[in-house]
Amino acid sequence: MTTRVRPSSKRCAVIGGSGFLGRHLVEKLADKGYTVSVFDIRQSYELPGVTFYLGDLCDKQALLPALRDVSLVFHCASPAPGADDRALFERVNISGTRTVIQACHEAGVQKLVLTSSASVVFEGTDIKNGKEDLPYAKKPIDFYTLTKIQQEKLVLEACDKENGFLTVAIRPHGIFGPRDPQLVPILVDTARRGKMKFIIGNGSNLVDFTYVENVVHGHVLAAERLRPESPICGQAYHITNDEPVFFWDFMSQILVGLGYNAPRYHLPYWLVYGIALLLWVLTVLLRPLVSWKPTFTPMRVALAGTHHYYSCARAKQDMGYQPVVSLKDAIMLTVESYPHLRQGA
Ligand SMILES: NC(=O)C1=CN([C@@H]2O[C@H](COP(=O)(O)OP(=O)(O)OC[C@H]3O[C@@H](n4cnc5c(N)ncnc54)[C@H](O)[C@@H]3O)[C@@H](O)[C@H]2O)C=CC1
Ligand SMILES: CC(C)=CCC[C@@H](C)[C@H]1CC[C@H]2C3=C(CC[C@]12C)[C@@]1(C)CCC(=O)C[C@@H]1CC3
Repeated sequence: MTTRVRPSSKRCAVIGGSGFLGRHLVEKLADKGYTVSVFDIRQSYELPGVTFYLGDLCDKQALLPALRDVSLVFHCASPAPGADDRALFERVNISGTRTVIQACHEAGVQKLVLTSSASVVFEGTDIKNGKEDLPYAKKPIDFYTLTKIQQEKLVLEACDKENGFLTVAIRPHGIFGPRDPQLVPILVDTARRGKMKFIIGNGSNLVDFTYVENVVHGHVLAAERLRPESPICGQAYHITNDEPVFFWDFMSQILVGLGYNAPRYHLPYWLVYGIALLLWVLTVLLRPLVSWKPTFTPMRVALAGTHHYYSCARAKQDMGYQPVVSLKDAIMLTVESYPHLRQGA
């Protein structure tokens, strides 16, 4: 007779735990007394009580040892949004997520928390205080978003109370904070190359930027509230700072905090978008000959020039979510964490 060990509720796995959000999540879970297994294609740090398993999440046999005796899995792995590689996004975000779900079933995992994205409803046009019932984007702005939509659907459809497998999706937007490899580094690089002088549009577009600790808090609450009787089973939740901010004010505060000039001159949105689109088409057509990546991609221009902020009322109501760090403190903590990116450093 084989006896199956009941997984401990304080044992969890974080797929993508070496990444920016993943590592902050792992640190919080370890702090809260969880034993954590990290599964990732790379190991970027060490932490007591955390075991690393290296492998590709598309490989079920590699994944299974990381899920052994684990009751709760966080899936926050994805190729970087700027990758522009449809096959990679489809392999990792769609078939890889199917593999994650199968591996969870085989390992007896009871709860799966997915890091989705608020962008699953964004088509490049204004969203003001968007709720979770907005339809998925019919024309997603890039392959990243296209595959995040499929990924979220797979995870939510896998929720099966009768068989004891509960799922939930967290949709953050514009995550920032210490060690983020994207937002601040790209911004500073653009400023250092003298390209951060212009405001796209009139500068009055409101956007959500969400401090990483608030995103982590949303994930932990979702995991702890995920029970068969809970309304959160099989649902998606926006997690934001609940303080939409003018996109260009936010960028200016980070830039000025690090000693760079804030952008000052306005350019019409449609002009910049048109140029970005033209450059993108040219880079695609000339790809075999030229390997040049434009800074202002159509996706970035759309994100920089439209309103896109989301309501987190549902997360407040169903899981008692409240941001734990204000935007003002978050910007200060973030600026302080990048001394090496200061002007003149
Ligand atoms: N950064 C942001 O503003 C936002 C991020 N998200 C989502 O949050 C999650 C985490 O994002 P970040 O921490 O910013 O990204 P990140 O790039 O820092 O972390 C992703 C991690 O996934 C790992 N990974 C990628 N492919 C893998 C594979 N095939 N097998 C195993 N591991 C793999 C990477 O090595 C990396 O450590 C992603 O799902 C992303 O879609 C959602 C909304 C906004
Ligand atoms: C105009 C310019 C050069 C801005 C620099 C900052 C950008 C790199 C960020 C501004 C909004 C960010 C954002 C994302 C990535 C980084 C930005 C484009 C995401 C696409 C990351 C993944 C998601 O799921 C959605 C994010 C929306 C906001």
